Amino acid sequence: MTLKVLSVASEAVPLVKTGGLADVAGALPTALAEHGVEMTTLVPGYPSVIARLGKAKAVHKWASLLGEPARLLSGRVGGQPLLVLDAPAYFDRPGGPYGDAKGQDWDDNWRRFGAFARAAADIAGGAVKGCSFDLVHAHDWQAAMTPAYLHFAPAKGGRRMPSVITIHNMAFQGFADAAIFPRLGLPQAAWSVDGVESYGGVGFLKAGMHLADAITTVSPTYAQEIRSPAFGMGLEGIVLARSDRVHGILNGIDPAEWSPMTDPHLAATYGPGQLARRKANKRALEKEFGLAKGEGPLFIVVSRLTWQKGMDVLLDVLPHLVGIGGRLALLGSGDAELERGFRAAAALYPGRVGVRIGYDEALSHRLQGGGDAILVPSRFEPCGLTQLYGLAYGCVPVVSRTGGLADTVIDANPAALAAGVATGIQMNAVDQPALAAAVSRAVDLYARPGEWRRLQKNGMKADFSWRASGAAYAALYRKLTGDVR
Ligand SMILES: Nc1ncnc2c1ncn2[C@@H]1O[C@H](COP(=O)(O)OP(=O)(O)O[C@H]2O[C@H](CO)[C@@H](O)[C@H](O)[C@H]2O)[C@@H](O)[C@H]1O
Repeated sequence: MTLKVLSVASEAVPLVKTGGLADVAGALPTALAEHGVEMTTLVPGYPSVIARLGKAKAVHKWASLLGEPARLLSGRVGGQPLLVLDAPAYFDRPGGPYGDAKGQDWDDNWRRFGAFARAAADIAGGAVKGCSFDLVHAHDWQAAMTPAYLHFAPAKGGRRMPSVITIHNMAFQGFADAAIFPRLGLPQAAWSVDGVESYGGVGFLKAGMHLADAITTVSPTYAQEIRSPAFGMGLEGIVLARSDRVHGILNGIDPAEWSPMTDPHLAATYGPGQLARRKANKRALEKEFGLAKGEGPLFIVVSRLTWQKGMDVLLDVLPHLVGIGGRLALLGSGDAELERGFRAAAALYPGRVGVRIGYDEALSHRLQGGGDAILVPSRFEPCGLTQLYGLAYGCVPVVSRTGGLADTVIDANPAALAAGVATGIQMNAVDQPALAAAVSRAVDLYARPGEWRRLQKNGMKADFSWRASGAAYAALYRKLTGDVR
């Protein structure tokens, strides 16, 4: 029997993307189709989404969704069913999905995403004619109130809709002041540790984790790490208390978007047996970033510039990286101080360090297709996608041993090199000595072309498709709906 799942996400490729959540929410419907799951995605009606949808049918109207009118539009994206919450008071704004053009979060995000979750629960509960679902899958704090609304305002007919919450990043918990509670439209009973209350305020992610039938996160190692305070960030107690319901399911990558054999953004496409063709991409990158040619490897970064991603440590290591013959091409945006730091580094090391501050999807592909090694020195990383893209593109990942980075990269230690299975370089700590040592190891390995090519080929041949993870999500859905095949 086909299972009908409503996936609730605040961003999804190709409609709107600020980070990895969009890649995953965008890829899941296709990944799950072959496992007998029909997934409909619900996203907020940001201007870019409404524009992309074109003329769409309104299938439902709310006179008041937490105080504002809203409509539900129905369409398709990439052949998969799509629902868009058109609520101009909440989503028709300039800037990004969560804040203004300067990156300042909007004060009413609790209300915007409270309304989004309320709508999701209504849809799942059967409020929309012709729409019925077997399960709801909510992503991150922006959708995390959905299980709470389902729990405290159950569907008509008494059937309780099973729900799954996926944590893509525990650092973003959607915490709001207690004063907003009465405005969420939940019964008073929800104001409790067994409801939405969290450390004296309202915890969106906490509520979802407490009330969903299953909690998933995006790698097995991160699923273990969030049991400790350092990674659980205050919510480790719930992870421990509900540990029998916590699952680590690794993200895959979407081959339609990320394959070096077909990537339209690359000057030259290539497969594992055609690594020489990467040279044209590298030359194009050097030109684009104003880098001098060099013997050493061209390191790349595609990242949010934040503490999570260890970008402050990378800044400290740049003199060493340049000193031993490396070069860096960086694409990213984020913390103002880090943006300034990287701009200053580009000025200090002309021809050796090239920096592009901003968000540029096409350039992120060109970097993977032309760089020699991608640096991902994250302090924590639930899964990480850029190292997976690096592996697929023969851009060798240099990563910290945490979360999904630990689960996807095989360190080039002597045993792995001898066995011919290494795919990258891992470091145990995220500090200056550890990253400097990792960069040195990359430079040394790069100087041994046979070994380097082996790393590249191993990575390119590794399977990071959605096959296994799609099956794991489908099995979880079936277990929760009682439809065990
Ligand atoms: N300046 C820029 N220009 C263009 N593209 C850029 C860019 N900066 C980043 N990107 C792209 O955004 C995505 C980032 O995904 P990641 O998984 O690396 O991290 P993120 O922290 O956003 O995701 C969170 O959710 C994902 C999904 O579950 C987890 O893998 C991850 O660990 C978790 O922190 C990649 O597709 C990357 O190429």
